Amino acid sequence: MRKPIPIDEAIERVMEWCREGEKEYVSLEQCDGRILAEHVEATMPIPWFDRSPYDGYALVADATERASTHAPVLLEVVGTIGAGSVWDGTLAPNEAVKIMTGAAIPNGANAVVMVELTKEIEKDGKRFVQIKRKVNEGENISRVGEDMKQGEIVVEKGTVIHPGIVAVLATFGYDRVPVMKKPKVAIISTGSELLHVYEPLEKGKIRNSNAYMLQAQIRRVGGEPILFGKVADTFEHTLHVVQKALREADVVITTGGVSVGDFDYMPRVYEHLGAKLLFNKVAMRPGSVTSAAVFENKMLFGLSGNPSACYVGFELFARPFIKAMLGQPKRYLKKVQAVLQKDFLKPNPFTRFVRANVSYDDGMLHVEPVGKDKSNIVSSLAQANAFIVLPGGTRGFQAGNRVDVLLLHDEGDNVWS
Ligand SMILES: Nc1nc2c(c(=O)[nH]1)N[C@H]1C(S)=C(S)[C@@H](COP(=O)(O)OP(=O)(O)OC[C@H]3O[C@@H](n4cnc5c(N)ncnc54)[C@H](O)[C@@H]3O)O[C@H]1N2
Ligand code: MOO
Ligand SMILES: [Mg+2]
Repeated sequence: MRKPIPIDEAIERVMEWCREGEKEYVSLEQCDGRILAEHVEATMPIPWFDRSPYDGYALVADATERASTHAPVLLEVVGTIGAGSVWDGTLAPNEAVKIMTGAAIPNGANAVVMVELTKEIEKDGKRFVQIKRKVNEGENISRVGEDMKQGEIVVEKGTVIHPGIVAVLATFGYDRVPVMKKPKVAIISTGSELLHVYEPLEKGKIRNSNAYMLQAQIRRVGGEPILFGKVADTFEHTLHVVQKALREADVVITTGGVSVGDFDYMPRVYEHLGAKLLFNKVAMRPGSVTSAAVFENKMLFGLSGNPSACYVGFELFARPFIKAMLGQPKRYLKKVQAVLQKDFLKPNPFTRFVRANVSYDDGMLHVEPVGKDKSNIVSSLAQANAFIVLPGGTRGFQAGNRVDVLLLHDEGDNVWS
């Protein structure tokens, strides 16, 4: 008889063995979606020179002190600069430089007036700009360091690099970006019934869906999946492939063969290896047979063969482990509360994860179970965007109850507002 342990404790037992991985460098073009391996510190202030945020005229503010509609001030336009150009002189109080958005503020100038508030006129072959109101010192200048101050930590290590971070990296001249190496995660599918997806069907056999599902789950959390194929339900074959995977990967995930059937060999494989068993039963459904063991500091996750139990086992245990190897502080699925839309009357001796659909209506999160809820069902995995979490030891839940929900992926919305 196996003794089920609570989910929290199982997660704790797994996470104790986690070590942060190494870093590597990738090009700026290839870094999005990877995990930052170092803080991004502002190595210089941004902007690093005072610049104009508008198309207009750079001037000395004092010169406009008395400007009004009735008595406009005329300043001589001594130059024109676009972004990227620099005006070399030093501006005198009776002068202005026509300046475009992004150009460096000329020496001597301390304000910019927008072009819409001015009128340019020509007199005696010279250009003048007419200004009808007082411009304050510092007005319309993007100051050095306004965006980022030198020495400031702009993005923390462990953050997933998204497009905004790519912009910051480019701003500081990172052509190579330090990212966490992707942990190599082996996938071994056990089961004599399994066929490759391209093989013709035979009576009693099924296609191996878990391997590809896990491959996608591993990629989604930032790991590098390595498929070790399928192994027939024999002890020798299973042991051989597990040993090979342990040599080549950082983490090994097996599916199937962890329960109490005559051909469930994973428990014997752990025993033969002398691996330290962390647990072989968790008080949850699906996935109660989920097991974990450690061999030479490498984690072996023994996930159930049943597709939805396999999916849940990965998200609860392998996901945070891989994310922690990647140095990510946000390791777990996001948990929110939502209002149940339909009765779910089954009692829950173990904590139950119900495949569900969550939606945002009228300022509230609503959730309803989706598809069939048995452990061996694949279709509801395709339909679900969340799991409802019903704690162990509770009776049924009714429509209107508030329930915890784990979000599986962000899908955006079908309308703008
Ligand atoms: N007497 C008992 N029988 C079972 C128990 C139990 O407590 N006592 N637990 C049941 C539960 S719950 C689960 S979950 C399964 C777990 O079994 P295993 O993890 O040992 O997995 P298998 O027996 O190898 O396979 C289970 C099921 O999943 C299918 N499968 C396996 N691999 C794949 C794959 N790669 N792709 C798609 N489908 C796969 C397999 O054909 C089986 O139908 O045990 C129950 N039994
Ligand atoms: O391990 Mo099974 O999926 O609990 O149903
Ligand atoms: Mg079995």
